[in-house]
Amino acid sequence: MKKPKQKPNRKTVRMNEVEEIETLNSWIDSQKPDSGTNPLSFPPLDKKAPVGRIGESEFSAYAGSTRFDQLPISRRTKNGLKEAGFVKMTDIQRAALPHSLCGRDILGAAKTGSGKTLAFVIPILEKLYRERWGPEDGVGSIIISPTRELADQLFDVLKAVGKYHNFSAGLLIGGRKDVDTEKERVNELNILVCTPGRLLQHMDETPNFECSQLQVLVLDEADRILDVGFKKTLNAIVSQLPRHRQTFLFSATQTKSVQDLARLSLKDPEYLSVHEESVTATPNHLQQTAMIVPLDQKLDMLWSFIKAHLNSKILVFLSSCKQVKFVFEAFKKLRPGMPLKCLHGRMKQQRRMGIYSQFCEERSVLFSTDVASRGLDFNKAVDWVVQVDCPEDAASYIHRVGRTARYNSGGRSVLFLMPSEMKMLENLREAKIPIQFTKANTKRLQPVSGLLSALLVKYPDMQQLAQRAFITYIRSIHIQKDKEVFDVMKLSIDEFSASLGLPMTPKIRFLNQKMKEKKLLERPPVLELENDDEDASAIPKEELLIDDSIEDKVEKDILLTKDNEYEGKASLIEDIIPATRILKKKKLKINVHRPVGTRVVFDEEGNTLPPLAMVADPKSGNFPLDPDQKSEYYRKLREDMKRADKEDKLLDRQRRREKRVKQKMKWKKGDMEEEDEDGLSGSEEGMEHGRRKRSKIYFDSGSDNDNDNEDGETKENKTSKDSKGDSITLEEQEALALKLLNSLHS
Ligand SMILES: Nc1ncnc2c1ncn2[C@@H]1O[C@H](COP(=O)(O)OP(=O)(O)OP(=O)(O)O)[C@@H](O)[C@H]1O
Repeated sequence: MKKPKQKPNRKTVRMNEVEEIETLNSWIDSQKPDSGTNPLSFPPLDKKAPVGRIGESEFSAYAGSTRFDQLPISRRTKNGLKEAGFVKMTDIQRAALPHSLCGRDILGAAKTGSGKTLAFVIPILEKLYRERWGPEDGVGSIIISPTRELADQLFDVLKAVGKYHNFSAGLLIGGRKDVDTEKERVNELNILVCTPGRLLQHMDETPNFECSQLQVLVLDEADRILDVGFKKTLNAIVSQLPRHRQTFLFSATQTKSVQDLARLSLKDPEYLSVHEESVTATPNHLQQTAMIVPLDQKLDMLWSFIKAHLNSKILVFLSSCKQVKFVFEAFKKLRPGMPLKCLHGRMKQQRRMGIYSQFCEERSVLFSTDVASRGLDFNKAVDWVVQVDCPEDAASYIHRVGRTARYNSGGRSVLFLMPSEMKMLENLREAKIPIQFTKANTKRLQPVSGLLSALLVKYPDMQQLAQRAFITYIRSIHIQKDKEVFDVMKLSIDEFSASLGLPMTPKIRFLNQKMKEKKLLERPPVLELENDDEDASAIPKEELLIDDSIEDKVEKDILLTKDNEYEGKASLIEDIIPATRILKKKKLKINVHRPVGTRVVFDEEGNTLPPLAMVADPKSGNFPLDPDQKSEYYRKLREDMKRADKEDKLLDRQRRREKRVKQKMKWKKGDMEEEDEDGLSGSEEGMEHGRRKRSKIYFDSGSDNDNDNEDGETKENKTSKDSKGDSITLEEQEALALKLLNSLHS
């Protein structure tokens, strides 16, 4: 008979752990520079990938270690790793762990999807374990992430790997309503995974919350957190942390700025860039393509792409929340044949999380802002990353495409570039991004703008969405720093607006201003030649080029985000609630997309109907692109409109006439009754009542006649015409009214 497994004695476990901790600590001590031994090191990973100082010497005990179970770490962590399926270390883990376990600060850079998370989660657990951290010790480690979704993902990894430890950990992210519960418990937590805004909120508001014992601080996506968008928040956080601590900064695009490092008071950090010598900055299994897509064909191309990849998981990046909302809502109504989802920073937190986990599980298309561009793992299985709007720089590109081809899996990406953005291709290649350039196959393009026009007519709410998408896109291009790539003056504005299905181009004030400036600059410098007068050249030319007001405003507004969460610069501008709202009112003037001579058409609710939608091919719903066909359609449209107009007028006239006749009949009848009543009551009250009634009838009749004038008919004509069909003539009416008045006065 098999002997039942004996439960380990608690005391023995404790004793074993004490011994383990002592062994680990003495090992760590032996790694200190003044200990006389070589610093801990694994052999170089390969000749092409030196790992900072680490490859310079050999560390005998762990030389050749490639697996986690060979590391000098606790049994608890080893068990957690094993159970989560982590056996072999990745390059960045092999490079970073020896240093971090010894207590050094680290600046770690490695390609997307290469396992940076474990490179900081393991040393956190080990540090607290060796320090025998307990609930009474408070916050021992803080991991800061730029987005809520990423924080959530990091928290999951921490829970899995730290499963056998006894530390308490908490996820503190914006958008959650239970701040009060958090406040009650935050002081008992040992490890915090948080977004910067929420952490600072606790630092500011939660009584007794303090981090004076902090051992390890981690900034994941460090370059992003050190960026201008989080600057103030991060400075405020760091000012409340002890200077004596271990700090890890990780990212696929690492900062090397001395200023940044000084802000965090790093102590002689190890700079570990495991893929620095690599030929490419992106994962090896990632196939990347770029193609020219004019602005007004982007949605056609995206629609065609989705229709051609119905069995794939696709992540689509757009530049702003408004773009995401519009494309998602529009495509959802057009039903491409696979589930669609959207993710952006303006969604409620619960929904955001729900969408994120649904997208991890099922094949679908996710339209997103840059909120999904960093760190997210999506279960490794995104097939395609499609960048409909150009990223702001190479770093942003690297993070977006990094959502696919993670760890050892493959993936593909495609970038739509407008002809004016071709400089970006150069930038990407300079940043060691192996991107193929292909021509779009326009034969397979399925135009969607006609369908969108029809959609905007059917759903008036969609018009607003489209207008906002249009405006925020233009503005996002305007605020981009790299003016060599992004030039708002090169955008085909009217065509873009029409491609969203809009009947008119919304006017944008700053753009008009810019155009005026451009025209001024293009004018020959007559004034300077002809006039010596100071006044004539009162505006220096340089001044005309400066648009400080807008740039400054956007810069400031970026800092005014709600809870400082990352949305990408372009989408951050949407969080400037008061400013944009005021501006929007002024900006929404309109430019009608119509050939000269056609008229704007309104539907019954007063919404404008796009001529494009009116003439869309009834079968395909597409707008015919052939110019001959187009003018034929317009001619037909004008005729139809004229006919409809005439019919409407006739109908309206008839309706009014009937109404008048009815009223007169009523008036006549009512008058008789009133005369009787008046005669019977004879009281003041009755008289007043009668007078009021009559006045009302009198003025109603008059106003009817006024309205008739709108049809272009004179009062006289109208009255004489009406009198023919009515039971009483005008003369009779006047006589009746006179009689009534006389009877009232007498
Ligand atoms: N040693 C390992 N063995 C097996 N899988 C691993 C290992 N390390 C990490 N992974 C897996 O690789 C994937 C990417 O890891 P991780 O999210 O840490 O990458 P990253 O470098 O932080 O990426 P990004 O730069 O996009 O944030 C995850 O699915 C993770 O589970």
